Amino acid sequence: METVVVAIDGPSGTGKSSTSRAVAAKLGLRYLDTGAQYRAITWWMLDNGIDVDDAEAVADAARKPGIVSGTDPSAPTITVDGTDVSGPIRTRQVTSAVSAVSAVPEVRARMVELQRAAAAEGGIVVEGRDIGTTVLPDATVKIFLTASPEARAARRSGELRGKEAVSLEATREALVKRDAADSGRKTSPMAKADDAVEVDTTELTLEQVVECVITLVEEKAGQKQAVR
Ligand SMILES: Nc1ncnc2c1ncn2[C@@H]1O[C@H](COP(=O)(O)OP(=O)(O)O)[C@@H](O)[C@H]1O
Ligand SMILES: Nc1ccn([C@H]2C[C@H](O)[C@@H](COP(=O)(O)OP(=O)(O)O)O2)c(=O)n1
Repeated sequence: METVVVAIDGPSGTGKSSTSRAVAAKLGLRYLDTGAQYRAITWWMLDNGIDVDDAEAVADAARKPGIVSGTDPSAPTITVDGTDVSGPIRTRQVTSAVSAVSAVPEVRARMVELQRAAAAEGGIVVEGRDIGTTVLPDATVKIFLTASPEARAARRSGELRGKEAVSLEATREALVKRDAADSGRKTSPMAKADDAVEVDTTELTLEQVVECVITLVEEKAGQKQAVR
């Protein structure tokens, strides 16, 4: 298991973060949330008054913030220039701006460097949108999680309840809009890799999804050992 690399991709609300963290914790692997990295650079752009719709301005600033991810699945962290941004990166402002920032090739090049460096030694679960296709095409196991937009919106509004008054319909619309932007962009769009296993989580509990992914990882890790 020390060298295993697990890539988990899929749209928002399919269970990538919860599944990845649980799988990493159970298998003794590290965990990297690449969405948090794109959120962190987006937070920095907004905080520094950069117009996120000005791709040139975003590209020029892409190498300025220092982004560091802690990979312990029981307590993942994310800092920008030493400041903990785990709270601010989840605001609605960041969520609305993140697709525009993450579509800029210079931003992606920078994030992919960080992601490959983190995964270089193996022993990690990496979640995102393009991990199996672009970032880590040689990953040991690739999973693409899906779920109906209704199930995803219900899960997300469950999280938001009490924090922000957002209707289920508005949440669903925002998710569908972000899916379209993330899978329609030119550079490394969200996509299922040809060799990824698709798991539809609509009717599954989180425990069932975790079990399913662990089984797939153990099968693949076992096969690799047998070949050696
Ligand atoms: N299979 C599932 N069934 C029901 N709720 C789930 C399931 N998987 C995840 N959740 C819940 O849905 C929400 C979104 O999950 P998360 O892991 O953040 O998804 P993603 O990282 O894909 O956006 C969380 O509140 C999580 O607890
Ligand atoms: N590998 C990745 C991961 C995330 N992104 C972008 C696109 C996503 O809409 C945002 C935010 O991702 P995140 O996983 O935090 O989103 P959710 O928590 O699933 O709502 O980042 C990306 O372009 N590539």
